[in-house]
Amino acid sequence: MKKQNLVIVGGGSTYTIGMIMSLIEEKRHLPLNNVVFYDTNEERQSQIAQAAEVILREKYPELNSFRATTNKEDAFKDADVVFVQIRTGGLAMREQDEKIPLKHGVVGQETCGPGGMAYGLRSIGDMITLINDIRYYAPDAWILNYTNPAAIVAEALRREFPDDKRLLNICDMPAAIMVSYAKMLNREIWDLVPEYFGLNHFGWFTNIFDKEGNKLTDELKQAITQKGFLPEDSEIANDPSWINTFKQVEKMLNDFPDYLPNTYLQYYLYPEDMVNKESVDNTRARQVINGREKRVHGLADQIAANNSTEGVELEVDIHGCYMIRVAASLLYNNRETFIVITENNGAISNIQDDAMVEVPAVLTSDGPKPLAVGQIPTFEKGLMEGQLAFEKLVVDGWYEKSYQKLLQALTLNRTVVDAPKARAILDDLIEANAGYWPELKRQVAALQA
Ligand SMILES: NC(=O)c1ccc[n+]([C@@H]2O[C@H](COP(=O)([O-])OP(=O)(O)OC[C@H]3O[C@@H](n4cnc5c(N)ncnc54)[C@H](O)[C@@H]3O)[C@@H](O)[C@H]2O)c1
Ligand SMILES: O=P(O)(O)OC[C@H]1O[C@H](O[C@H]2[C@H](O)[C@@H](O)[C@@H](O)O[C@@H]2CO)[C@H](O)[C@@H](O)[C@@H]1O
Ligand SMILES: [Mn+2]
Repeated sequence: MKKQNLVIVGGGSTYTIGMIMSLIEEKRHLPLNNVVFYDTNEERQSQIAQAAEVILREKYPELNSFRATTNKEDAFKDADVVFVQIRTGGLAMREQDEKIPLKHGVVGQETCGPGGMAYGLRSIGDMITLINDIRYYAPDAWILNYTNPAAIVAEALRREFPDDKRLLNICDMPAAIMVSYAKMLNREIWDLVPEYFGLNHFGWFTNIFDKEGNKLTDELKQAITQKGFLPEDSEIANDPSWINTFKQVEKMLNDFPDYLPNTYLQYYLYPEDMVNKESVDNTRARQVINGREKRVHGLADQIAANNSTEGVELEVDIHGCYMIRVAASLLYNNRETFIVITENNGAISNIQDDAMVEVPAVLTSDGPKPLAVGQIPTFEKGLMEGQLAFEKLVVDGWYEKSYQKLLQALTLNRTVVDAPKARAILDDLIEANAGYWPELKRQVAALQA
């Protein structure tokens, strides 16, 4: 098996140490020659890189080299595969995305509703620049992007790089949900075969089979409605916010029993409930800053200071393992099936071709080959089309620098609905995102003429 050169963009991410552990765990699926970190923030990256160096030296002795850089040429010139995990504006701006809508009585969430729009409008420009940079130095590398909001980023990248067949957007949420399914069914996650359709953070499992073809859907639904549903992946199993989120699956299944929902549907199906549960002074971003970020930085410092991982609890989670197995299937033409974000082109036959949908696809060296989903029912189609129009309007708004398109997007979104509220939120978000968003044109002149 050819050993690959991997670049992690956003080396300073809170997910990087977990990814390193997953690379070690999964080395027989994706053997590596070298690992390079690239980040625009040298200091943030260096803190993580110092720990990564120790972990890799101890647990991946066969790795040829590891380095961290802020130089694009140095980072990308020999890359076979690039994982992209950047956050424009950092967790501080995530907190604004969550607080501002909440102040208007609307869901404050990183990837859903107005918060998702704000984050998307910050991410698009940086992502386009980054893909151009990677392609300049590494025209044939596989690029796996999981930068959020993945739905909006994927739509922008589809428009910007229509012919790039080695650029794939992915999300770990369906896999994290499947870890819980596997636990309930007494199986291994990799033994489960899902049928799934939707948009990113907006989808449904229609069936779960095992590899022998036995349908496990009814057994699973029954288990969830009888015993409830909990996160089981090590990263989130003990996190109260994720425990509450997973508990909502039982409620969604009771209200809409046809399919097993992605956890993110809670924000669209129960927006009022979600607002009532949130506190503007302790949104998810604040919890992550005080929780995951502190924990990761603490353990990175400990490893670097001791020059050893001894006594440090390092865990493998589904996030890294999923990205790695997806990459391996593309690099080695394993032709395994994973749920990914890809252009619809008929996979869901009653959804427009140019939608970026989330569906199972066979991952080959010639790219993802989406499996046919066929027609979807009216309820899910209606929900999806509203959300898809929101996502497309956000991307239109970015390209056209159009206030009006963003106002339309927010008014359409199920978490907002009311036009005056949409306008008030938009105005606050514009102020908070000065320097990150394009300067918007307001079209007032046309009305006055
Ligand atoms: N799609 C998924 O399912 C999924 C799962 C987990 C995380 N994520 C995403 O991964 C990203 C990282 O999340 P995090 O919480 O660890 O954030 P973080 O802020 O801790 O890490 C992001 C890193 O990217 C760097 N960065 C920012 N802009 C950059 C640029 N233009 N070029 C290079 N580096 C840049 C930052 O300096 C930082 O070190 C986010 O977009 C998050 O939403 C997605
Ligand atoms: O609120 P956060 O920062 O804890 O999570 C936001 C991300 O949530 C999902 O990712 C989960 C993932 O599903 C799970 O396996 C584990 O790795 O934790 C992640 C988050 O902690 C979602 O898919 C991502 O898009 C979000 O960024
Ligand atoms: Mn996701």
